[in-house]
Amino acid sequence: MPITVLDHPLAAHYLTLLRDKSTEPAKFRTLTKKLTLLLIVEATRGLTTVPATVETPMEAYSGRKLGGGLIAVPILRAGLGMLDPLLELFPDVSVGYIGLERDHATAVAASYYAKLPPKIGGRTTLVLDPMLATGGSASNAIARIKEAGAGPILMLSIVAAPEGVARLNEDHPDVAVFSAGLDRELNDRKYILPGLGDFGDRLYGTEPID
Ligand SMILES: O=P(O)(O)OC[C@H]1O[C@H](OP(=O)(O)OP(=O)(O)O)[C@H](O)[C@@H]1O
Ligand SMILES: O=c1cc[nH]c(=O)[nH]1
Ligand SMILES: [Mg+2]
Repeated sequence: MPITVLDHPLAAHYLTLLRDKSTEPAKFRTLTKKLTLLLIVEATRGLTTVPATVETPMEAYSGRKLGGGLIAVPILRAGLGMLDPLLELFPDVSVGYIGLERDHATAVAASYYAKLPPKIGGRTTLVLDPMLATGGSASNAIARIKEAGAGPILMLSIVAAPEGVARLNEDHPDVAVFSAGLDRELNDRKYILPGLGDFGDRLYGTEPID
C-alpha cells in the first residue's frame, strides 16, 4: 500500500523541532506525543462506527460510536513514546509489546520480548514505532502480530526512509503505513538521512550516536 505522509502545517512544525539536535529529551517527548496525536487521527479515519442514540437535554440524537476494540503494539523502546496519545484518544485499547533492538554492526533487529493480548483475533492493530529505517524491525513485529491472528494492521511511524517503506510493501503489502515525514535515504550505518538520529536515545536521554 502507498505510504500516507501527514500533510499539515502543525505536523511540519513539530517535525522540524523534533529533528533539531538542540531539542532536549523533555521537549522531544512532548513533540513525539503531539505528532503521534496527528498521526492517529489520520490513520484511524477508516475505523468502523455503529449507530448510537443518546438523549441530549433537548431531544434524542442519532449519532455513531466506535465499533470493535483496537489493539496497540508499541515496539520497544522508542515506540513507547507514542503510546500515551493513543491511550488518551482510545482509552479502551488493548496493548501488546514487542521488544526489538538493532545490532549496531549489522542493523538487523533481534527480538528480546513479546507479549500480545490474548484476544487479538480479527481486531484492528496499530503498530507504533517512530523510525522506519530498513523496515526490518517493523516487518518482524508485523509478522508476529499476524501469526497471533490480528485483523487489519496499521503502521504508524514518525520518520520513514524509502528503503523501509519498500521493505514493508514487499513483506506486508496489506499493511497501511502512515508517517509524519518521508526522508531521503539511509546512510551506510542504516540511519535515516536527514532523519533525527537515534530516536530511543533522544527520547530517553541515553548516549548519543557517535
Ligand atoms: O527499520 P529498522 O532498520 O529496523 O530500524 C528502526 C528501528 O530502530 C530503532 O530501534 P532500536 O533498534 O534503536 O531500539 P531502541 O528503540 O531500543 O533504541 C527504531 O525505534 C526502530 O525500532
Ligand atoms: O535513523 C535511525 C534509524 C534507526 N533507528 C533510529 O533511531 N534512527
Ligand atoms: Mg535506538
